[in-house]
Amino acid sequence: MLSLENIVIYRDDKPLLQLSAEVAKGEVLTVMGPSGAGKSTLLQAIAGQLQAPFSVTGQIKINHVVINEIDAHLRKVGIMFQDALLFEHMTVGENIAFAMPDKAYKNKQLKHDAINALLVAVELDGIADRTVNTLSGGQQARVSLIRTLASEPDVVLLDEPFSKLDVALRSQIRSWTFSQLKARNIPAVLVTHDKDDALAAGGNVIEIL
Ligand SMILES: Nc1ncnc2c1ncn2[C@@H]1O[C@H](COP(=O)(O)OP(=O)(O)OP(=O)(O)O)[C@@H](O)[C@H]1O
Repeated sequence: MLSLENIVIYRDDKPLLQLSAEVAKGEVLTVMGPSGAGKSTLLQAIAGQLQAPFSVTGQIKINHVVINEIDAHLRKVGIMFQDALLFEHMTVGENIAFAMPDKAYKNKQLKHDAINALLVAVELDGIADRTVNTLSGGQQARVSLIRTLASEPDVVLLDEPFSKLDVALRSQIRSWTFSQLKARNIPAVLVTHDKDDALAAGGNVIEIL
């Protein structure tokens, strides 16, 4: 579970955004609001990547543990952006392996099997050895999704992850994403301008003014 308790994001010591919310395992909280409202900055605060001139007060808890002071790389927070941000010249398998926790698999074969299982889950089996820059946009979006899942996150943050996809692909990738999060019981926060994204996410929606 992700708890955001009395969160206030400040820019240059002036309040920019305030909110409190709880996101249960497998649920998606959608955050909407005008451009510049501080939505991406909120995600950075959860991920531990907030930088000056921004700061945050209130408590961010994952599974009841306050994580405000925990380093970003120890937070187990996975992030998906509108750009897939994959390593273009590495293979799909290498991209996914890179995200996996170091000690998660005893040997190469088990790791290989785990990568294949993730690819099968999004109907991409057989492409582990392809270089990322040979994939279509929709395939890259799916690899980006499973790379995030491969890191075995406690929380997933989605910052407009579908906005660059064309309409048909958008609804498909969206349903992949939400069904995978639900199947794995991962709480998620989605930032979007798109009401259809919010509807598909199926959880609570917070409108920032
Ligand atoms: N390094 C910075 N220094 C000062 N202001 C910044 C900095 N980075 C971003 N901002 C501003 O802080 C505000 C919040 O930015 P943020 O990206 O969180 O907004 P957002 O709600 O996600 O907007 P959008 O919907 O357009 O993505 C914006 O007005 C932005 O221009």
